[in-house]
Amino acid sequence: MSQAAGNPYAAELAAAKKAVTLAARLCQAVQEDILQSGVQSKADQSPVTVADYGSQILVSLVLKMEAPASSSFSMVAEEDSEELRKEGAEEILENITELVNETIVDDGTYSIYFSKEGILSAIDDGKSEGGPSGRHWVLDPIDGTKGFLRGDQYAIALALLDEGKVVLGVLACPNLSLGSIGNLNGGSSGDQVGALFSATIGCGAEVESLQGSPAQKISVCSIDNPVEASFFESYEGAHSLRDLTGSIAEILGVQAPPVRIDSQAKYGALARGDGAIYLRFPHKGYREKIWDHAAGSIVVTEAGGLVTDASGNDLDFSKGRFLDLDTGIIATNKQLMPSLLKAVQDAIKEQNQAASPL
Ligand SMILES: Nc1ncnc2c1ncn2[C@@H]1O[C@H](COP(=O)(O)OS(=O)(=O)O)[C@@H](OP(=O)(O)O)[C@H]1O
Ligand SMILES: [Mg+2]
Ligand SMILES: [Mg+2]
Ligand SMILES: [Mg+2]
Repeated sequence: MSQAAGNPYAAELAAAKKAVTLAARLCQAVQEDILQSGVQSKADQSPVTVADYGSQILVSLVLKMEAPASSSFSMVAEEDSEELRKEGAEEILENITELVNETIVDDGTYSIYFSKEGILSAIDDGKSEGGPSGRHWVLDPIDGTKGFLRGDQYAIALALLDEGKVVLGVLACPNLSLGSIGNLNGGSSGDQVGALFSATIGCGAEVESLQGSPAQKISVCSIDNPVEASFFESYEGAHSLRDLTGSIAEILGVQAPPVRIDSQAKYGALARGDGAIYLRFPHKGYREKIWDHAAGSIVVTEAGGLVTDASGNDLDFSKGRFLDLDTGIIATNKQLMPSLLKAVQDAIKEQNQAASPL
């Protein structure tokens, strides 16, 4: 069944795809500027800030214009307007306003002009707390900001929560190849970049080009021997415990080196079978946010995979802005999950014993 046929969220899916596609256009324009302006400005966080806010405003605009009217619009998004309302932020607010209005004019769909006040209030559309009842959009306007600044992978990640469950997710990955990036798939349309992943509950997962090609069904790889598996992890060493992921891979007998890329592009790549496993073990005390996993996790589960915490529990997106877990997140296909879970638990036990040998 294609996602369009019999999909109870077809209208929301179409709106979500349009929203992240428009936001991706703004982000790509900013990333090109950053890369052209050279090394000097790479240390400067302001371009990414402009793109973060701009992306969030455009997503909220498109959803409000395109998604079917429901009683109220609710969005849980990463950014808020607090910093922009402070003294000294005038120039950056000016830049965001200009960029957003330019993108809207270039697109041509909407005849809307945002004032500075309109920009600030549109950003604050994302202040919802989410929770177990009603519908809430969940947005990371740029996931993988460090990758964005480096000119590498990043994603615009948007999901819909309905009664506490993720029912739809879209991931725009403007720099991700349409062919395989791992070592499992061989790679076909190798040079073309810009992937749009989407999934709706019960309807499967798909990928299409961000420039608009027909969507193709995707599924996770069917590897059942861990020795043939490869795994994804964060590009940034500070975001994941590499000693632990290394031991898990060793226990499993994984031979291939880790594939390290930024952002939820990892979930997309896993969902189309570029690799077999995704491991994410943040340092102690880090609290995961729902927008960092909502869209990616449904893309993987609808592609036939499993996403759980390190104890094998499903992720619970109904608890507000944070995910209620402190152990880590793992994703793989159904065949490998039992051995992966065991390896994870053995590696954690080993690590704990090493930390307190008595
Ligand atoms: N210390 C620490 N530990 C774990 N995770 C952290 C940490 N700091 C940030 N973040 C979050 O990581 C998001 C970036 O995603 P990834 O970790 O998948 O990509 S990366 O390769 O590490 O860049 C990133 O998302 P964005 O803020 O949207 O870029 C953060 O939510
Ligand atoms: Mg993020
Ligand atoms: Mg972000
Ligand atoms: Mg951030």
